[in-house]
Amino acid sequence: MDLFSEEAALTPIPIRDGELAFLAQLALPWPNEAVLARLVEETAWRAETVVVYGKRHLQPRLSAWHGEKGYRYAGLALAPLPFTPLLDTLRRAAQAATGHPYNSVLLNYYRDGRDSMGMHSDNEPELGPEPAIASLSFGATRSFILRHRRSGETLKLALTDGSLLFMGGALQANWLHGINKTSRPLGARINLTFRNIV
Ligand SMILES: O=C(O)CCC(=O)C(=O)O
Ligand SMILES: [Fe+2]
Repeated sequence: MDLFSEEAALTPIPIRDGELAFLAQLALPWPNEAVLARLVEETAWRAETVVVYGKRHLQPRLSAWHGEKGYRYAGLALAPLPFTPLLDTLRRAAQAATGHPYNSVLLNYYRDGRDSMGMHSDNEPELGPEPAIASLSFGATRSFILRHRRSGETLKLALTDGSLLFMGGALQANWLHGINKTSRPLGARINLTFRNIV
């Protein structure tokens, strides 16, 4: 039996200059809270240091990189860890839902509302000209902000527990995205962005 054959369809989100689609609940063999707990436990979380204007800072979140190839992200050279059975199951679910292959995943752990990710694009050359990225979220709902590079137009999406957001086409070329800090008391959230390094 194919675990993922009954996959609900992704719903396109209308956006210019790129592709976005959303699935409120990705079909998985375990409840979302069990996936979140296992990801917290089983991941070799790292607090990465970044250098901004010559000053060293700890990133306001924890992260981990798993995949077949290394990857440079925000100036960091991340040594990849192998896919675990859990990550491989999540990868296969993301591939079934989006129809794209992924050989790498960046995990980000937002411990509470103070953790965040600055506005950026995932447009590194090794992702190819039109990167396909499947973003899975577990735990607390956070607002995902998109900002058009030229017009400044913004779009805000609530990334809920168990959801999948697909980013494709020219989205990375034309839009920035990020996760703002919030003063609301929030629990933990883990986001996984599955990517294909060519
Ligand atoms: O946490 C999120 O939803 C965004 C993650 C992200 O943009 C990234 O890992 O590049
Ligand atoms: Fe990103």
